[in-house]
Amino acid sequence: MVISIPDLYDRYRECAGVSTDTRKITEGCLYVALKGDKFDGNLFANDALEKGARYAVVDNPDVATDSRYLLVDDGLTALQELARHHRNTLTIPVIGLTGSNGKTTTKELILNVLSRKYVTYATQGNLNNHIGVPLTLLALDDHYEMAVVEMGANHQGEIRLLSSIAQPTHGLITNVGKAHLEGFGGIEGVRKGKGELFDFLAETGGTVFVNAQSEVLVAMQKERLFREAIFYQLRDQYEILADNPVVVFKDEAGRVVTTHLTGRYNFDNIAAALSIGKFFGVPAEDANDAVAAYNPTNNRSQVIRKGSNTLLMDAYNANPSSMAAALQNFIKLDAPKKVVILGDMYELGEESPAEHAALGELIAQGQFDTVILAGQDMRYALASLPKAYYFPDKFSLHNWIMDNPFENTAILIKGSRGMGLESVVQFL
Ligand SMILES: CC(=O)N[C@H]1[C@@H](OP(=O)(O)OP(=O)(O)OC[C@H]2O[C@@H](n3ccc(=O)[nH]c3=O)[C@H](O)[C@@H]2O)O[C@H](CO)[C@@H](O)[C@@H]1O[C@H](C)C(=O)N[C@@H](C)C(=O)N[C@H](CCC(=O)N[C@@H](CCC[C@@H](N)C(=O)O)C(=O)O)C(=O)O
Ligand SMILES: Nc1ncnc2c1ncn2[C@@H]1O[C@H](COP(=O)(O)OP(=O)(O)OP(=O)(O)O)[C@@H](O)[C@H]1O
Ligand SMILES: C[C@@H](N)C(=O)N[C@H](C)C(=O)O
Repeated sequence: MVISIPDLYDRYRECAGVSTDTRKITEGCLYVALKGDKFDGNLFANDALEKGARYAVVDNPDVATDSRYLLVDDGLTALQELARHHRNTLTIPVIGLTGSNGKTTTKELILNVLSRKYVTYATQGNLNNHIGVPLTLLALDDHYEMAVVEMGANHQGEIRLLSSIAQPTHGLITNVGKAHLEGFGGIEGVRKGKGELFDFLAETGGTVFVNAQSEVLVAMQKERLFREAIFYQLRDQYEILADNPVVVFKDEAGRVVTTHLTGRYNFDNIAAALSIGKFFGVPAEDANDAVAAYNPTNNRSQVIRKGSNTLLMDAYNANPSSMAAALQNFIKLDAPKKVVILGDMYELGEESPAEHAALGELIAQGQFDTVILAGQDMRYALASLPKAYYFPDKFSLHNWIMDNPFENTAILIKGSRGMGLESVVQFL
């Protein structure tokens, strides 16, 4: 017989954590079997129990052979409903966060700032989708005072679903940009899709944090009635003293803060975190220290010194908006020699040729010493870049870099996740 969500919740309360992957089982956890592109998690349920899971949630009745198996209609829906049920028992502030770019960086900054005053839990890594958000919620236990939930999406309706699970009390959209255009159906589709977080907060009497420098976010705020809207980056609130190679700024009290983050765009992320910290009463000096201490990892805008070269390693992902932000930043960088190694931007659908061509024009304005392009769609950028080196695949790119070493050079490396351009570092 199929177990009800309240009964499943009682079993969850007996467990130490939730896992959807037998390769990461922890003792006493609740294993939830999911079906993916490659595997049917039901087939690993027995393995999960043998490895120490307390119960296994399955949606295949043939697998459920004893009382340790909890039968549900659908594993994914059960995971989501369980998370929603758990969320309903929590009374802490939950900050929901989405946007086209900078979600993970902003989330980490908010976590660091809030942790100076509160026991705070935030999305681990990038676990931000229909599976990751429920897992994030289910990781919250009674000792947490605050939660920061990152929500990712590549199509309409996704943020609505994630909001209905996380039920944020506070929310922030980092920006609305040209990312995942294919699934969202163009930039207007991105605005609508990301706006689902604002819709939820307007309907439920939530508080929004709005970047006052963003016309589109201010317009989106005005289109809805919120209980409270907090604006950040107001005129004269901060003074940016430098944004290259790292952001240095003066806070509202005139204190100078030096960060590990590169680029003006990262100041948007910083200002969001400071605004949320201020709202929740984190002392400004503590918030500044938290921002100053944060150092990005995983190829997100990392500044790496290698030999005599300085690498701006930004190969985690790429889209027209973040490419433009990274290039504008790199153009301003003061360096004797500048090289860009750029890879395809994914998930742009029919707009991909035009967006890569427009990127070519932007790169041409940079007048870089060497332009190196990789990937199938980067060929559209070549029209504006007659002197660029172009490699349809990474193998030939690696060989070329090995044969043409750089010295005393600043090198920007950026492309979509699927390009995995971080592989070039070993050859530089
Ligand atoms: C379903 C799942 O969780 N899959 C993970 C699994 O994949 P795997 O290669 O093993 O194959 P299956 O998916 O077919 O596996 C089915 C289930 O079987 C389990 N299983 C498998 C083998 C085994 O020996 N034991 C098992 O128990 C398995 O765990 C599955 O439950 O493993 C991969 C490697 O660890 C994971 O990468 C894979 O995870 C998927 C991708 C996933 O969605 N994970 C979420 C927890 C998550 O949040 N991942 C984030 C990435 C989020 C993201 O891409 N966000 C986008 C926007 C959102 C787009 C949304 N529409 C979407 O499509 O996701 C963004 O731009 O930010 C992360 O991992 O960083
Ligand atoms: N505010 C911003 N505006 C434009 N681009 C940004 C901004 N913040 C970060 N980026 C770019 O996006 C890259 C990824 O940053 P981050 O992981 O924080 O974004 P994300 O939205 O979480 O991405 P994903 O959802 O794919 O994880 C950075 O390396 C940088 O190139
Ligand atoms: C990595 C994933 N979250 C993402 O951002 N995908 C886009 C398409 C990219 O890799 O650039």
